[in-house]
Amino acid sequence: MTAPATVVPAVTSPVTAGTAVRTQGLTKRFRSGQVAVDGIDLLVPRGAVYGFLGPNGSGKTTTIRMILGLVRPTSGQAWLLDSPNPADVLPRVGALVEGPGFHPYLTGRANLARLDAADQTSDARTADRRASEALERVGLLAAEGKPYRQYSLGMKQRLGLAAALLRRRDLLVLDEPTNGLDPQGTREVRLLIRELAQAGTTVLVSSHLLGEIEQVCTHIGIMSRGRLLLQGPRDVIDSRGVARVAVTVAPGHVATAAGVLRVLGLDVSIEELTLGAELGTLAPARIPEALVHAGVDVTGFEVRRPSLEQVFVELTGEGFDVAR
Ligand SMILES: Nc1ncnc2c1ncn2[C@@H]1O[C@H](COP(=O)(O)OP(=O)(O)OP(=O)(O)O)[C@@H](O)[C@H]1O
Repeated sequence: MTAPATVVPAVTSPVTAGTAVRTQGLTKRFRSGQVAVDGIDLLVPRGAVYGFLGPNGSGKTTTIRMILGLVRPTSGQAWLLDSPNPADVLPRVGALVEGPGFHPYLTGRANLARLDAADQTSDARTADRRASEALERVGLLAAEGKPYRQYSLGMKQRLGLAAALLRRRDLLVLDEPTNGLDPQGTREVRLLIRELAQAGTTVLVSSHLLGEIEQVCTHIGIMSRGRLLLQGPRDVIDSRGVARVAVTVAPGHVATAAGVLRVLGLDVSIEELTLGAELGTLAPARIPEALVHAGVDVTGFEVRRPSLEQVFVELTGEGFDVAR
């Protein structure tokens, strides 16, 4: 197993302006003795779409609850919009967390109206319009009149999103927003996240399904067993795994090509007309250059970067499934 690593160095300085979420040594040990979150240093820059990824049970929800001030950390500290006290900035933060307080017998719209009225900073005169806009954005207008208890899981999830969207926020924290949604609903959530980010809202979104969210993220943090294994801008994470090169050559050119690749220091495997190797630190462009120079007829050339899931497996030696 490879040792856990962090792309962005551990936070050592105190609060820096311009971060949406920042934690230092954030830890939660439950009464059962389980350490659900183990000293994590999260860094969500303003303007980012931060994908907080990890298998079920890896500690994402507990982290989010601590950040929002819903659960007290055992140790460590969290800053939300640069404030050490979440309550001070919560009106600027929209959150979709497990089990939002919806009333089962009220309709979707009435639930939103109730939440909106409880927000002391909202203007009662425009409440109806706000609710309509939020319901429309999450595609729930058609079901707005149904009581909450008759909602499907996907509808409940959409209503939770609508509640987070009732007003413009500086930060949206979405815990597993695609839970219970069908592929179309999942696509809509991705689109919504993209739109919100373009409008200047920072988004922290958690998911145990790597592929669902990773496409819209500018930054990624990967949790495993309560630890933040990897964190950083998307391109840095993407370039982390071991890249492989695959070269296909014309019949009769395999032996020469293999010789060229070995001279370049690559450990070559051959399958019919295709030669494969781990790229290491070699610049990919050197390969076709050297092959052509040696008179090899190259018919295909491809550099394959591992998926985020493969990076996770390489780091942990485990699959991306339930942690414990
Ligand atoms: N109140 C609690 N008391 C004891 N253990 C808890 C409590 N809440 C969570 N845990 C445990 O802490 C660990 C982390 O749980 P958490 O819900 O934070 O993970 P997660 O990454 O959000 O998972 P999921 O994707 O399933 O929501 C799990 O092993 C869970 O069983």
